[in-house]
Amino acid sequence: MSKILLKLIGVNKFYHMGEVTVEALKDISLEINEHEITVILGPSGSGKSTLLNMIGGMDRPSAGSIFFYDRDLTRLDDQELTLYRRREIGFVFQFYNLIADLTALENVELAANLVKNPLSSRKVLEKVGLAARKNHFPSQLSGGEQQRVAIARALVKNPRLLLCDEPTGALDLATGQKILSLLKKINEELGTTIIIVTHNSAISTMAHNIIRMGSGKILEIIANPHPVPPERIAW
Ligand SMILES: Nc1ncnc2c1ncn2[C@@H]1O[C@H](COP(=O)(O)OP(=O)(O)OP(=O)(O)O)[C@@H](O)[C@H]1O
Repeated sequence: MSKILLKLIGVNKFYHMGEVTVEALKDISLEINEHEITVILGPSGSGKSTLLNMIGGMDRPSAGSIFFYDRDLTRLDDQELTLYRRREIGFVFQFYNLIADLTALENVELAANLVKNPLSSRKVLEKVGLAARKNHFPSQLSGGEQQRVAIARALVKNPRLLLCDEPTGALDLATGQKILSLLKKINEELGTTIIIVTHNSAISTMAHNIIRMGSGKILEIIANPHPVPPERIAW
């Protein structure tokens, strides 16, 4: 039996915008096991990124609990939450968010410096297939290569949880497939638990678990006993 890495109980998130209150998350309860890939699937505005931000400790819920193993994130103070985010979580975003005047290697080393026992930046760049490009600046790399650097930057901290928000959203099909294959390889070889947020239902077929969201609620949680290899997914 796998251990539960993440457990959300009755999570709500409200945003107050003047007179208007937006209910971005409504009574979200879910569990995610170690070493699995989970896809959170839903249309624009369904609350996917808000949920990812709560899980990643970038924001706090209005109500409910989020357990990372036995630690309730909602009970951590700001400093403890920063350390949680720094040590346990790797983030990958749609638009890479690399620092333009640092090389690929320097971007990865910057993240490595945030933790006590990072992996080797060079080895991680090798793992994502970019050893030969380590001295290039982001502007000298393709979108897919930049996303590889972003993945290396997230991985170098050796996080227990990798959070990916629309990681293929800015890429063409072939490049997107390669990025998903890389995520799958990371899951298999390093055992990293991965959550991918997307509006693209084809991508969900690679996951062990699919959480379908709509209007801030979970509509369905589906276990997928036969994940499809990413190179066979098309959209
Ligand atoms: N910081 C914020 N302040 C106010 N409202 C917000 C904030 N962040 C999100 N929302 C609102 O919460 C709802 C859910 O947004 P969220 O970005 O989580 O959806 P999403 O499913 O990730 O959408 P997309 O796929 O377009 O990124 C939306 O109605 C959005 O406008």
